[in-house]
Amino acid sequence: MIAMAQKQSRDICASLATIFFVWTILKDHFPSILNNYIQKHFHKLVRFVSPYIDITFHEHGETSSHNEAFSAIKSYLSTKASLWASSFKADFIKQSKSLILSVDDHEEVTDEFCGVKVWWVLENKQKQSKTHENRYFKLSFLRRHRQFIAGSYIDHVINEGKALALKNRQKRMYSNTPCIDWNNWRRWNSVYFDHPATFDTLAMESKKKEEIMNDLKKFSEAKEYYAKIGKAWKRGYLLYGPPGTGKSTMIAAMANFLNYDVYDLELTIVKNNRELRSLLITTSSKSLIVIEDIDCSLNLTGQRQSKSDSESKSSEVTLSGLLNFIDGLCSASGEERIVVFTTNHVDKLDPALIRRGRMDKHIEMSYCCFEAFKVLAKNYLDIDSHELFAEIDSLLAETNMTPADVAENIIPKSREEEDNIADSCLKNLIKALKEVKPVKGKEEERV
Ligand SMILES: Nc1ncnc2c1ncn2[C@@H]1O[C@H](COP(=O)(O)OP(=O)(O)OP(=O)(O)O)[C@@H](O)[C@H]1O
Ligand SMILES: [Mg+2]
Repeated sequence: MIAMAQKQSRDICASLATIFFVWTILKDHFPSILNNYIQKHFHKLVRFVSPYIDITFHEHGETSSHNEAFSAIKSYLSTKASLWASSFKADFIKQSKSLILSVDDHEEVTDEFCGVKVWWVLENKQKQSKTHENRYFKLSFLRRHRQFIAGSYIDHVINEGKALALKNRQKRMYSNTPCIDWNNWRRWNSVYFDHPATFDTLAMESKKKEEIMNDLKKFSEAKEYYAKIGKAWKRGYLLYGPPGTGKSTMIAAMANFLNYDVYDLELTIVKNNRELRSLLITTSSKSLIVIEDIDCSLNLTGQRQSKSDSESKSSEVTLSGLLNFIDGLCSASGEERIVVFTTNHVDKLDPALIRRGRMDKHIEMSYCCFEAFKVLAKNYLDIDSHELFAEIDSLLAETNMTPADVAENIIPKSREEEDNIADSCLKNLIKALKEVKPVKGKEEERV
């Protein structure tokens, strides 16, 4: 039955094609008014008798802005291209460490969802102005599936495509240092973010790490929750602790864990509140906005305290300005952002800056404990246990050594050590730990 209907519709289409062919030859012999009239009604007739419906998704909207649906469809079809298309483009995406295939122009890709077959093709129409091409995806399907396509299939394609694009996207690290725009204001300058730190390689007690990872995961999945309680979808983290305890490393691990971009905001060179605002509203969703050494950027009274005298004269960012923009960040532009402040001197900070609700999670990054040392030993020496571990355990309990110093001591220094790397590196660390004065409190704690 279906086959018969398909044959009939193919016959109708073939007849229409023949009429159209004859018409193209003869049309020059008709007056232009009649010409337009016939053409308009011919297309109406084709639409009426054709059993297929087409939907187009243009790369650029009316205002030339980028159409998100186009990108999502492109990602979605990249998974189908290798199955159906005979010609496709290949891109190497470093982040996903694999080749991403995308459909080539005019190449048809067939897809099937819940037993319904559809056909996609990427077309490319040169715009009249010829300044840029106008690419679009054309989706064709049988008329009787109209409701299913509009209701479920397109949603499925867009959601899957967005998830894939997110997985394959290359994270970027933005900084406001080198670039100045026509307004003479600083703007973001970016490079690919390729930091290898992960929570696996972060030296920290596993319980604490797990708690942070759970917090981040919960946040990233809480879109509906934030909408329900009427709060902007953002979260503040304050990382504090002595130099070399892994605050910057933790930020990189967070970005890798969440697959977010990083905006490294150097506050001391931001001219004024207006410049700060313009920087913050151009940050994108799914990002970490980082202000390192916040104690060096703003003082308690909210006045600027820049790193150099010349800078302080031209900087007018205030504490209240910063608080306003951090609070209003998500309402101004998009959503899903984590703001991270780091400091070596948490006691110097204005309580208003780090109060709960603004900085929701305070994380102390502390000196190296035995559990953290074991992570470093695994990272640097690839060992899980060693006869010298017991001695290191008791020495770490008596001394304050940062993970950065521990790491420095167990890095193999010369090629000669290669035979017995672990042994000599751990002995190095023991020697260094013995040279560090035991911390009084720690000694008493152990007694
Ligand atoms: N917790 C840690 N886990 C793994 N590596 C660490 C850790 N802490 C420090 N390191 C190592 O020490 C180096 C310096 O650490 P990092 O820059 O993260 O410290 P920091 O707390 O940000 O210091 P500062 O306060 O000076 O900015 C890192 O490159 C990393 O190799
Ligand atoms: Mg740092």
